[in-house]
Amino acid sequence: MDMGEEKEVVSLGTLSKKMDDFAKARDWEKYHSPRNLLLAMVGEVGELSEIFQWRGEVERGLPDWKEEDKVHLGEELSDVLLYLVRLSDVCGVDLGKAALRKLELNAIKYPAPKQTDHCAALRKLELNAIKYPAPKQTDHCVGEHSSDNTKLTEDN
Ligand SMILES: Nc1ccn([C@H]2C[C@H](O)[C@@H](COP(=O)(O)OP(=O)(O)OP(=O)(O)O)O2)c(=O)n1
Repeated sequence: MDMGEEKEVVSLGTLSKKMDDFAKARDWEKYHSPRNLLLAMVGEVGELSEIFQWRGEVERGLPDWKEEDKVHLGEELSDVLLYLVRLSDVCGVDLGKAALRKLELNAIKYPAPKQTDHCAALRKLELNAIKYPAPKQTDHCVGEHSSDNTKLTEDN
């Protein structure tokens, strides 16, 4: 890399905003429903798959591919990403946050080999706590002053 050349960092938020601007400018928000976006994304996954179809296994880095094929690959990968980002946005899911949480879950579920077996129970507890978080309790939820008049006892 050239010393003066800065590698551009593109955030999911930037892509999400640009997709929103793109849809608004064309009055296409009405078409960008969750279901439509999901189907559009799956269609693009199909187009992405076509690039690899019948080639057999390919080497990492795609050293034998023509430049134009790599450009085409970048376009199809982008279509999938853009629809995924847009789908997350219209569903109200913070994709970056959700992906980081999922990475944490994956690391607990599939620990690196150096961890010993006696960590297994602890790992399982951590996994469960992330997967099934306790509901947030406020003072007025508990006891006699509960809004639905349910008095909580030790038995509950
Ligand atoms: N209603 C639409 C249609 C398109 N796009 C955007 C998101 C994708 O990045 C790209 C998809 O465009 P096309 O449907 O034209 O698909 P391709 O670019 O893959 O063209 P083709 O299917 O002809 O190869 O355009 C969008 O946001 N909303």
